[in-house]
Amino acid sequence: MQDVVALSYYPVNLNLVGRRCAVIGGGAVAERKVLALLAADAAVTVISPAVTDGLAALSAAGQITHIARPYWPGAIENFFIVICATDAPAVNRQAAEEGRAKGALVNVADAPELCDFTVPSQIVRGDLVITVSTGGKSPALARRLRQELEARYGPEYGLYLAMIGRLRDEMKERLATPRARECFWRRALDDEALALVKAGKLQEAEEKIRDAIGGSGAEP
Ligand SMILES: C[C@@]1(CC(=O)O)C2=NC(=C\c3[nH]c(c(CCC(=O)O)c3CC(=O)O)Cc3[nH]c(c(CC(=O)O)c3CCC(=O)O)/C=C3\N/C(=C\2)[C@@H](CCC(=O)O)[C@]3(C)CC(=O)O)/[C@H]1CCC(=O)O
Ligand SMILES: NC(=O)c1ccc[n+]([C@@H]2O[C@H](COP(=O)([O-])OP(=O)(O)OC[C@H]3O[C@@H](n4cnc5c(N)ncnc54)[C@H](O)[C@@H]3O)[C@@H](O)[C@H]2O)c1
Repeated sequence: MQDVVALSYYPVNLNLVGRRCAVIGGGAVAERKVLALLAADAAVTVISPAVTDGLAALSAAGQITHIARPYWPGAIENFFIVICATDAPAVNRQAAEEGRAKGALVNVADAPELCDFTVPSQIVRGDLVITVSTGGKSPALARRLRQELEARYGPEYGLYLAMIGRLRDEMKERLATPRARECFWRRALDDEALALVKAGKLQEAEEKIRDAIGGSGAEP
């Protein structure tokens, strides 16, 4: 039997709101990384002589800054994240080196071994984010699993989570102890409430969740 390989990356959720992020290169891969950065409200600068139509449109709309020239040593100043995604491996390495020397977290699209972090495949349902990583072994498998998870965890999960979040605040007031709240949430999160959300019956779903309070031991 083979040993289980140790996890080599530490998963985190970065708050990138307003943080300066650079993407070197302007092809399809760069565009995918830029869209994920924008979804996280990062301040994105793309450095590339040519860009995809999608990136050009984002630049025209003022959503990213596009510096239309090849990477040059000294290009990386005050960036929190640097993603190197040109089709020139030597350029990617040089930009990665500069980024790291200047204290940025670096991702290199063609060299996992040079990455401070990798980008997982992701499914976003409101505040619910499900990610898949393969330790760089097979992004195609990550994509495949993402597609399966997308079918399994539909948009109703975003609504469901928003409702649970609201009720959680309410229950912090109504249930006095952490133990009572724990008991409540173990009972409350059943498939019935989710099915009601999926059917658009939000009020009923909320009532169904509230019903669990009877068994929490904290209120009559
Ligand atoms: C998840 C996703 C996120 C995203 O990019 O947003 C992502 N790659 C995606 C797709 C994808 N990438 C590639 C294919 C072609 C099939 C194949 O090669 O498998 C496909 C599939 C497709 O496009 O169909 C090729 C590829 N990728 C890397 C290399 C370099 C190398 O391995 O040496 C090469 C070879 C290039 C070549 O051969 O020249 C490297 C990385 N790609 C990663 C992430 C990181 C590891 C994540 C993990 O641990 O799984 C890592 C290490 C660095 C990074 O980029 O962060 C996104 C799925 C989005 C989605 O659809 O959900
Ligand atoms: N990590 C991933 O998810 C992933 C997936 C597929 C491919 N790749 C790798 O990513 C790289 C980019 O793939 P792509 O399909 O976007 O390539 P692409 O050919 O579509 O785009 C390359 C981009 O790099 C720009 N560029 C070239 N030289 C530059 C320089 N000196 N400075 C700045 N920009 C420069 C080009 O103008 C172009 O916009 C390839 O090396 C590929 O092997 C990574």
